[in-house]
Amino acid sequence: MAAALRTRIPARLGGATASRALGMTPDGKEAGKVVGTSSGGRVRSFEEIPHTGTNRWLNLLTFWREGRFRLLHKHMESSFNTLGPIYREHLGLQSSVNIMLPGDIAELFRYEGLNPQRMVLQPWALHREIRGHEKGVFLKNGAEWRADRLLLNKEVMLSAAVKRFIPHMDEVARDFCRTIGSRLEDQTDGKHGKSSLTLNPSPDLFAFALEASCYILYGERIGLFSSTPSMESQKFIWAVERMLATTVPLLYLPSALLERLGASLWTQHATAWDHIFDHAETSMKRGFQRLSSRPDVGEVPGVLGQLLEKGQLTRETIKANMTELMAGAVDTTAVPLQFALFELARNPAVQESVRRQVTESVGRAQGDPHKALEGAPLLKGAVKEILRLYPVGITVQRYPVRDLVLQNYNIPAGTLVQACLYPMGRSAEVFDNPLTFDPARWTRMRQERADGGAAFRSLAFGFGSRQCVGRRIAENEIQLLLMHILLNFHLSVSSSQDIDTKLTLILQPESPPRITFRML
Ligand code: HEM
Repeated sequence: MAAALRTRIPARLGGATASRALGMTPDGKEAGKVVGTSSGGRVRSFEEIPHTGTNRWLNLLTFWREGRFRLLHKHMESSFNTLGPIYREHLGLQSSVNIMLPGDIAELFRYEGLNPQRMVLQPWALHREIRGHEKGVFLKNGAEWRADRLLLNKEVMLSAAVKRFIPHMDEVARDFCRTIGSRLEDQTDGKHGKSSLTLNPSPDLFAFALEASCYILYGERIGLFSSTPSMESQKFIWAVERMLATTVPLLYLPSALLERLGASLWTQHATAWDHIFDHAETSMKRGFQRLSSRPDVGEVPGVLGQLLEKGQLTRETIKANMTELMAGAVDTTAVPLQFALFELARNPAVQESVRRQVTESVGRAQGDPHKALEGAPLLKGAVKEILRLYPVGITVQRYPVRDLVLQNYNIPAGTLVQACLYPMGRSAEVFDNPLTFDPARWTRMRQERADGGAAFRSLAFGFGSRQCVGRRIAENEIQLLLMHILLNFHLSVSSSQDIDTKLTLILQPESPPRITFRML
């Protein structure tokens, strides 16, 4: 079967466009000479890379009919099992070379260039074009991207910024636990003492992520734990989910044509983005008012306030980036938290060892949440484990700026190459006991592995200068909430069976797991 798939295909049907096959970069510049590693022997041509089928439209039809978009992560895993550690995929408008071994991924990143490029999310870009919105860093490229990104890094990535926002996240994480705690108390009767609360924590986790994001980004507490969630918040959460779910099929289809035809898939996508932009507009207006009318000492300016104060970005650019940051912030933290509660609950011994370390660290930190996190490497390991087993984004993409060799195949500059995180995270070739949730493995791996590729095993936030700009926000937010939950509650689940997952641009549980909380 694999041999049958290793047929040569004409260049016009291949993964690279003619210009790419001729060694051109996406900017149309001529590529340099072939560089990279090979395991010896003849370097094979791009066309010889195994593939899943070369008729991109037939492949797309099969995907559509079989509802495979939501299982793309599983499809990738089985394609690697069948075809080996490198293969080509041709799906509608997208063609890519997919890889999964850390050594190959390290090699890819060596060729990402000064202004690395990811796969263009065409439907997002079209929405900005049609509505006349500026693009944020997610959609910009080249020197323009770099200039905005360096300014954003100062407000969300550098350690001074992290120290500024950790206390605010800590405050929201405490509120989350108070809310669950008081619901638990309502259930407790005097006679039987400790009671338990079994629930789907997903709505509370989304509320936590939205509350924390608004506080950090706009400097605003929106009160999701003190009242019933506002329509505005619910609409926002719904809009982000809709936007994510409609993005995946649109990546492979001609969005511009669907827009002209008024296709429902496009209309749903554009409407969802409109809500997200409206939310940003309203939050920004409130932010401007607060900042101009109440310059009190102690007022939280948020990222918005910092960017306005520095005055280096135009208001349109700030709005574009605040919109992208908010759209990127909520699901990406709420969803890994669902997986984390589930894994901690179904692994009681691991839960206990993380709790022990967290309790000791909090004791030493004397009320400083930043220090408390620093003293609990198992908590960090737990988050890495969650993102290894359930990466939010299942691939990281790059267009190498020079030709390179991977697995002895020539990859022309400008080819879309995807580092496939989901299959890598579950591969026995890459991780010992890959399906075991083992937060301590990361400390062990650092101590045991001397090979330079070790670092390329934890790539959930991407790599290098184009890595996730919200990384520090996400890592700290997830760790802080887990820290407070472990300090307050014992977690369990009724069944330790694996949970099914689906892809809606980000990887999610098919249905959110129910967790039992018991007061410690
Ligand atoms: C666990 C949570 C998260 C994960 C796993 C994640 C993952 C990623 C990945 C893989 C990339 C592409 C990186 C690359 O190409 O090298 C990315 C980019 C990005 N993420 Fe995240 N993300 C998370 C949370 C967040 C949050 C909380 C925000 C906003 C506050 C955010 C905003 C963005 C933006 C704006 C980009 C584009 C950056 C650029 O191109 O310069 N992400 N993220």
